[in-house]
Amino acid sequence: MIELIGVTKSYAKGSVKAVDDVTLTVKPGEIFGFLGPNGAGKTTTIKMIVGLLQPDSGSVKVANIDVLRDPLTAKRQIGFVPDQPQVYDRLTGAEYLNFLADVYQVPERRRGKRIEHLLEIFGIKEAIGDLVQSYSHGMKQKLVLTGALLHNPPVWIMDEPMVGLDPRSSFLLKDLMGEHCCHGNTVFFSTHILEVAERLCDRVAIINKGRIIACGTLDEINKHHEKETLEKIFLELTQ
Ligand SMILES: Nc1ncnc2c1ncn2[C@@H]1O[C@H](COP(=O)(O)OP(=O)(O)OP(=O)(O)O)[C@@H](O)[C@H]1O
Repeated sequence: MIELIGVTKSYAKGSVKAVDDVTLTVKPGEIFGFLGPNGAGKTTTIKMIVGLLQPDSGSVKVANIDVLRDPLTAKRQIGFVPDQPQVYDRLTGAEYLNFLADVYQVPERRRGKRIEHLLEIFGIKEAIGDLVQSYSHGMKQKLVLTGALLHNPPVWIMDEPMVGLDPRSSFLLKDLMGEHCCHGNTVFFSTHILEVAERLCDRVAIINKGRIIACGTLDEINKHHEKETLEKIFLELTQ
């Protein structure tokens, strides 16, 4: 469902190599955790998957669609949650969600039910008529999550989605992720919370200095490194 082949990206006229020859495949039905220390290249990789940044070389496919050649069709398959919830402050929550539903061409008769369902899950239904500028960080994150998922995309790509969520919302999101993948869809998310990755993910990749240094199921990674927790493996590999 997600395929990266030899993807490379540099910043500052080539002086900072953020992502270096990354090849990854994420299969249908998988929850895939993308791990790495600060500055490892996670956000840059994610931005290339969702078509916000162009790789210097390599190819990116989502649901078999080339993100560079056919970005609009590829983006329809994706629900993207960035690391910072950026919402138009002077819209109400409802206006923001309707705007996104228009962008994703969700028919009016279908959007109401879907939006209501997600708002109920995240517990922000009462605030939906208020201006976004009055929302807390967590409420903005929940609104962004609702906006990213309202067109029911098969591929969820999330950059640190649990940041700012209270334990209950975080639990509900993890539940939603599991349910989504049970139906043959895909979730790809970055996190610094290794316990979450350990419990939730079918497979993980660890990126360090732009390069993938481990990838597989936790059992596969454990076999190579013979440590009892992902945290210990992570610390050993990225020190
Ligand atoms: N616009 C930019 N210009 C120059 N360098 C950049 C730019 N954006 C990112 N970088 C550099 O690219 C590298 C990878 O950054 P990236 O944001 O992808 O890492 P990350 O793994 O998401 O980090 P974090 O966990 O801190 O969010 C870092 O060295 C970062 O400083």
